[in-house]
Amino acid sequence: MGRSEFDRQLEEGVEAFLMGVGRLLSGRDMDGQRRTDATFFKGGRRVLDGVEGRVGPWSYRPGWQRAAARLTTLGGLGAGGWLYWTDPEQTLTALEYGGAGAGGLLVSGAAVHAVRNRGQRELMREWVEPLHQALVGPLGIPEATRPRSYLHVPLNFSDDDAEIRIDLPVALKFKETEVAEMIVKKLALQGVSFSWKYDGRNPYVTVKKVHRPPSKVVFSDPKVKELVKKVPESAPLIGLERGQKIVSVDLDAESPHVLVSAGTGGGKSVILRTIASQLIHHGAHGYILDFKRVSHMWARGVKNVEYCRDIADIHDALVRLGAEGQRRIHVAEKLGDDADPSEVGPRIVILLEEINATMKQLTRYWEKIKEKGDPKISPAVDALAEILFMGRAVRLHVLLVAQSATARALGGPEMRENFATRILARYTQNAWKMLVPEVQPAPKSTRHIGRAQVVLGGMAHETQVMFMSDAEARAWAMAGSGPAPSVTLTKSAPVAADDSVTQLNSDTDESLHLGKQGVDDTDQTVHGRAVQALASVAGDRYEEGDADEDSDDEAAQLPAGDEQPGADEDTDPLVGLREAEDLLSDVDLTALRNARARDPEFPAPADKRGRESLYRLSDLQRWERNRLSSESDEVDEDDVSEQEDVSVL
Ligand SMILES: Nc1ncnc2c1ncn2[C@@H]1O[C@H](COP(=O)(O)OP(=O)(O)OP(=O)(O)O)[C@@H](O)[C@H]1O
Repeated sequence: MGRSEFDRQLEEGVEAFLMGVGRLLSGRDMDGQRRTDATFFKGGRRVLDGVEGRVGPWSYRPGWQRAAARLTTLGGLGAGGWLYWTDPEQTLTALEYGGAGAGGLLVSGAAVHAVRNRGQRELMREWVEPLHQALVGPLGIPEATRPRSYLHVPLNFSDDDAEIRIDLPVALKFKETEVAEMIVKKLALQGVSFSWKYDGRNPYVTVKKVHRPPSKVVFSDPKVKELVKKVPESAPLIGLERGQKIVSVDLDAESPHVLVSAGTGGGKSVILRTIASQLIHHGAHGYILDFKRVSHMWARGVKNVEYCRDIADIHDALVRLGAEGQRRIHVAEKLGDDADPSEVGPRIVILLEEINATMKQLTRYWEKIKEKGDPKISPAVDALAEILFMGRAVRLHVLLVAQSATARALGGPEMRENFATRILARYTQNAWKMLVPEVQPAPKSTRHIGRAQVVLGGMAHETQVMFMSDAEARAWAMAGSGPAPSVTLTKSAPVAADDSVTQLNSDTDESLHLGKQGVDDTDQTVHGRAVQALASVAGDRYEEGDADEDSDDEAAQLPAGDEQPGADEDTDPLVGLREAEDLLSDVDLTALRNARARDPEFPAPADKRGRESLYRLSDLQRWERNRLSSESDEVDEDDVSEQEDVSVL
């Protein structure tokens, strides 16, 4: 009895051993279960019916690959064992050093792999796996199917020439429309076509973009130039979407301000240049607040453009613009609803580059110059928040650039609503969720140069942004349709006549009741939150009540970056270049003469003494603060405007 039991166990053992060897060599799963349709020579494409639980990637490999991997591992272990058997000490030493080296290599290799595959991991997490979850039902496939085995979605699947392929079950028991709808929805595709291939053992569907924006839209193209001429003055052309349809933003009807958010090299400066050049062409005044100093070289010396590079001047310009907004609110109130909107003054476009860096600098600058009793928040930051809330009637338009990282601060509902038009390029999924929560799922960002999503009225339009070179933008801005009325900005808002305050009618135009005078509690709170958002961009902490109620008046009394026309002749005298050399800190007479001849931003003379031109000292000081170094190398001779006779001095 005992002997026959032993025989049976031996037989079973031998049988199990042989079966294990068989599975090992044939590359099948060691538990004997077939999970995928993989064979010895061919990789698997789908999980077999009835299989439950997670199916690992190895189950999809061809049998020979799995067998080879197993034999290599066993061989390595065997060789190690044999070495230890023959010379244990040396084997242990080799393991000690070799192990540490191999460990180090493994860790650094893993780190490189992790960095290089970040995009792939994001693709799987954000797109492929959700698509798989959505397709399990319509395709009737087991949930355990590995998404990668049948969803061939390239990393840049939103690019114009990308092709997506999805393997289909052989039985074809699905509805095309249901599957197609899921693919479009889950991958947030626009303008794609499907080609279904049903014959043979491996049916599949391919998805390609067919309706796409033009790959390039350039101003130098006569057809594009014609479109630019045709669009209304208030609605500059941004670019073209699929079907060659115009994408533009109507600053009067839709959205007075535009937010541009893009990663590095995403085309932010090009977008601003394209919009601003068209507005200036039609008589708008431009304020370029460019802490980076060289973002908009096209605008140097363009008539009606004030280029502020120095933080003191950016501060000053914002305070003055805030006051101008206040003035316009009162004028608009007086004029009433039926008046021509242009009666409040010419359109003003404010280009604000790199909001986060600028806000930080403004805050730091204010910390430096503020005196006891001054409000905590910079009046320039406050003025910007106010301008953003003023609405379209005052014809002040902010084109604001934010790197993706700033999206959180600007993504709050109060700030977002000020930017009915948002342009995003090379964005992250997170930036999109914060800035455009109303459009979901977020279309995947493409790296196509000049391609952006223009979000207008809750719809995202994939747009090829019109490209204007520096020279083209400059020429177009200068070739304006006529002289714009002049506008003089002062630092204080004019005191409203009593009647205009009492006439304030909040029902007729919601944009009119957002000035400090006459605002209700809700507006104050909303304004406070806007200031808070901007202050947080600057890395500052805003506390309710910090902003002084009288901050407007305080702002009006700020130490000036430059004085206003009509300022006291003693404090702002008229000087010739020779005198100016002694009064300016960093330029000599030669540099001044050179700049007068070549720098388009050099101030115009304010008067004459005999044949000598006289300049307002504050104009020269402002020019000195904002001038670019190595001027003479950078300025094109063709761009130099006619100057007075240099030989006079
Ligand atoms: N619409 C477009 N058509 C053709 N080329 C474009 C377009 N937009 C941008 N480019 C090109 O892409 C490059 C980067 O553009 P741009 O300088 O505007 O990016 P940016 O986001 O301002 O860059 P940075 O992050 O460095 O400030 C430029 O060389 C420009 O020529």
